[in-house]
Amino acid sequence: MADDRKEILELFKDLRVADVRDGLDWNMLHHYGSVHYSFRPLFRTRVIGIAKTARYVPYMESVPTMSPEEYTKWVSWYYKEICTEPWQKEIEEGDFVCIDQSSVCVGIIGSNNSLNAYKNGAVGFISNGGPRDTDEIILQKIPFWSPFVSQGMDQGRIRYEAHNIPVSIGGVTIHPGDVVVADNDGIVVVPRQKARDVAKYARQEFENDKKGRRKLYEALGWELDATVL
Ligand SMILES: O=C([O-])CC(=O)C(=O)O
Ligand SMILES: [Mg+2]
Repeated sequence: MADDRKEILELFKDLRVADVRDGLDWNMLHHYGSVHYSFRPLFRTRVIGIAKTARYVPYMESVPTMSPEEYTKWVSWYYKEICTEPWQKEIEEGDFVCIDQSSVCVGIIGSNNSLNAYKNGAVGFISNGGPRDTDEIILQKIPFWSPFVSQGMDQGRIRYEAHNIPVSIGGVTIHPGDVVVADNDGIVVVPRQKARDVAKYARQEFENDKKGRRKLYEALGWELDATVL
């Protein structure tokens, strides 16, 4: 199958989360797609991308007692063997990284690995855990949605399980390749096989909104801006 991701992303260009929500409704998918409202962006932004999924699960072993020097070595082993990020090497331009970390409060994604994914083409992140180093993530303008922020590193807390698999985030099953639309209204996920139909009716509602508000702008004597043109 030819990869139509560029074409799909173009169909969703400029659409708002609310429009895409409507597009799902117009396809009788009222029950599906809206990630729980507790997921908020670190800063106001809008991003549309293609889901790249990964799953992490709680680490069940205990951490052996050791000296800080031994701990430094242990942490490096942990990152190499237990809490790996094999998905990083597979990031494509336009990927929206979707991390199911089993809601564990640990900062799997921080200032450093978020920037690495961004460098490789990732356009945004959603996680059911929290990011850490949020000041730098904001400074680097890396879009990130989550229900909370986390402080701790991975070791002794979480381990890598799988990637490119369906994940469950905020009450939505996200499959690799799904369309992820995110803004200040939250996140909505569109199953890839429904993407064209959803985009069509989302666009209809988007244009209706612009038309309606343009008339009101004119009645108010306001200068027209990009949101009504
Ligand atoms: O090291 C980690 O697990 C995440 C992190 O803080 C970073 O990438 O900056
Ligand atoms: Mg860090």
